[in-house]
Amino acid sequence: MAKILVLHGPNLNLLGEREPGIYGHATLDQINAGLQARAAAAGHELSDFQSNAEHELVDRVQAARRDGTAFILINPAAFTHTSVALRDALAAVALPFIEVHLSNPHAREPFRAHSYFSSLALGVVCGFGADSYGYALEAALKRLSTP
Ligand SMILES: O=C(O)[C@@H]1C=C(O)[C@@H](O)[C@H](O)C1
Repeated sequence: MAKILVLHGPNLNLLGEREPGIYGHATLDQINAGLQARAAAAGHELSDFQSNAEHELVDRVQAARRDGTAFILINPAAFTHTSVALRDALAAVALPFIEVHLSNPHAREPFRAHSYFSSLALGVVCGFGADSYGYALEAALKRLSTP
């Protein structure tokens, strides 16, 4: 059994009502519930955390260093394009992580094309709506089951 942490950045608490043409209609609770069920079916423990505050996400990443977390899925949301601090926290804890986005940032405004996280991530899943999280979880589960 491994502990998987899913982190959601700012404004993702509004999913379901926030620009559904871009981010879809699934709520964050629905996304988290689906991930929880899939992880449990694979015998793993999944926890999730969302914050609109950069420092809270940094603190949660730092806490993962001591709480047995084996893998992180993170959608940094707008912090994708701005947060050296959150990137540094991930580098500091040195846990494997996959960067997730509901939309395809490369097909949107130019400022969204840069991510502070992608070069540090095992991989990036973007553009598949809520399924982006599910695909990223499958990749994590495969990595966790590979000796
Ligand atoms: O598609 C997403 O999940 C990301 C979510 C956000 O809130 C944006 O700021 C990012 O640019 C894209």
